[in-house]
Amino acid sequence: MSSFKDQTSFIRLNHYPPCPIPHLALGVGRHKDAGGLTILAQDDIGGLEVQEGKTDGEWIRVKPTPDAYIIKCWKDTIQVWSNDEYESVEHRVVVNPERKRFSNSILLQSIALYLIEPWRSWANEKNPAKSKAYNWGMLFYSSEEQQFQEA
Ligand SMILES: O=C(O)CCC(=O)C(=O)O
Ligand SMILES: [Fe+2]
Repeated sequence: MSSFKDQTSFIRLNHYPPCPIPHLALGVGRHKDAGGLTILAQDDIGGLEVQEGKTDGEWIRVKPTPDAYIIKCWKDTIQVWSNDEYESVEHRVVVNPERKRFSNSILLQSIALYLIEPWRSWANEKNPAKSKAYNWGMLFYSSEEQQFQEA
């Protein structure tokens, strides 16, 4: 369908099996989401953690809330658009020794040809652009696979 041509949004269905050595393994290693917005649904097991502060901060557990979605706005694209006013937050998933966990992420992202750059309302003469413009599709297709293999 031409109306979906070049769009890169997708759904990820995550299954984390129980792990007998949770202190030695991660469900998903530390990373920042690169796209625009993530809508995440998770079961009652928990495991998602966000990092406080910029780097080497404490990992804070995101408590599962029944029937609630987590909207993750802190993503790299938004950081660039807002000229670092909103910072992308690092997160990871820890595993459970006894119970499996499921989560689903809807990752809303721009079309492949789109050029991501700070918006003029955020970057101007007084506050120069902190990022250079980059082509979303080139970044996405070169790094997306790799991100989850690193876990
Ligand atoms: O399973 C989760 O809670 C989060 C997974 C995640 O970080 C992602 O899909 O980008
Ligand atoms: Fe993520």
